[in-house]
Amino acid sequence: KTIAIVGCPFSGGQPKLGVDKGPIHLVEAGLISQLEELGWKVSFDGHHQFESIATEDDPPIGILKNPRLVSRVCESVAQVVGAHAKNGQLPLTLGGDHSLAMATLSGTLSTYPDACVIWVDAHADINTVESTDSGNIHGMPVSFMLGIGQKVDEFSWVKPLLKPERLVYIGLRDLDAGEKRILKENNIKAFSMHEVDKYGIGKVVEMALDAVNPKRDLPIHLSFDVDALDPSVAPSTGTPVRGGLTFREGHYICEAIHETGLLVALDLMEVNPFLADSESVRQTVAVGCSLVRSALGETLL
Ligand SMILES: N[C@@H](CC/C=C/[B-](O)(O)O)C(=O)O
Ligand SMILES: [Mn+2]
Ligand SMILES: [Mn+2]
Ligand SMILES: [Mn+2]
Repeated sequence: KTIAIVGCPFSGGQPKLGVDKGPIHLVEAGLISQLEELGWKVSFDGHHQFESIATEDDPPIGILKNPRLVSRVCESVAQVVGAHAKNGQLPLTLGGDHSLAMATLSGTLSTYPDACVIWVDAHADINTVESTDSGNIHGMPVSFMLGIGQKVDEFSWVKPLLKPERLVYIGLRDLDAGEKRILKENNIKAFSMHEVDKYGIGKVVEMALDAVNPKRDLPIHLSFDVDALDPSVAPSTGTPVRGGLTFREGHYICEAIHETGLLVALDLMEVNPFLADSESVRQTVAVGCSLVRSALGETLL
């Protein structure tokens, strides 16, 4: 099978400069040859250029920031991811901020309507137009994909392709009040850091899969926000939250998902190489590459 790398230098879903450089650093760290060494064919036709997406006038809609930019970029990336998936390739989307998940999930779910989504993150990214406090759209992609909350014309292209029973979270520890309510109201399965502590990561991954993929017969889309990891492990990211996953816990999730043989799409999001000293940036990029390798078949033995 071929991996199609979708490099998305995009930062419009959040305010910090630098996350658009994440994909460049991940590729420059040698990710492509690392994947080829694992036996994959890798197709990469250069990072996407979003400058052409004119947004001369993009005032907030309500408090949503850069709404037209985020919408247009995600709509174009959704086509790309969808095309790769339809071609039988495995789209590997390198972010870029997590608003891009509107694109990746749209692309995957349009090809694999029964796919389940494993969302590894400190945050739920499920704020609606009504519940967001920041207006940063990287905190909202899941609500758009579920089709919940007040509709925004600009995002009318986003189809509610994700069903709550096909979504599960691992690593949550920083939710807004509105998000806690939304998770409960929609009966969405979530394994926070409390459950990771209580049961251990092995049991948590098993329970997460049991929740959304009980017969292990559904395709899996893994959306991994590096801020799920403890900041000591992945420091160079825009919204770090202490008390996160260890290096091994993060890798175990990826290894276990690879073992299912069901992975059809992978996102590695929120690496921001501008936010730390060069050693911390190098460390964060290296962890990103390592997680991707683990999700795509690298084993310890
Ligand atoms: N919940 C906060 C934080 C959002 C974090 C997004 B991230 O998971 O993509 O880092 C917000 O809505 O602004
Ligand atoms: Mn973020
Ligand atoms: Mn996220
Ligand atoms: Mn996050």
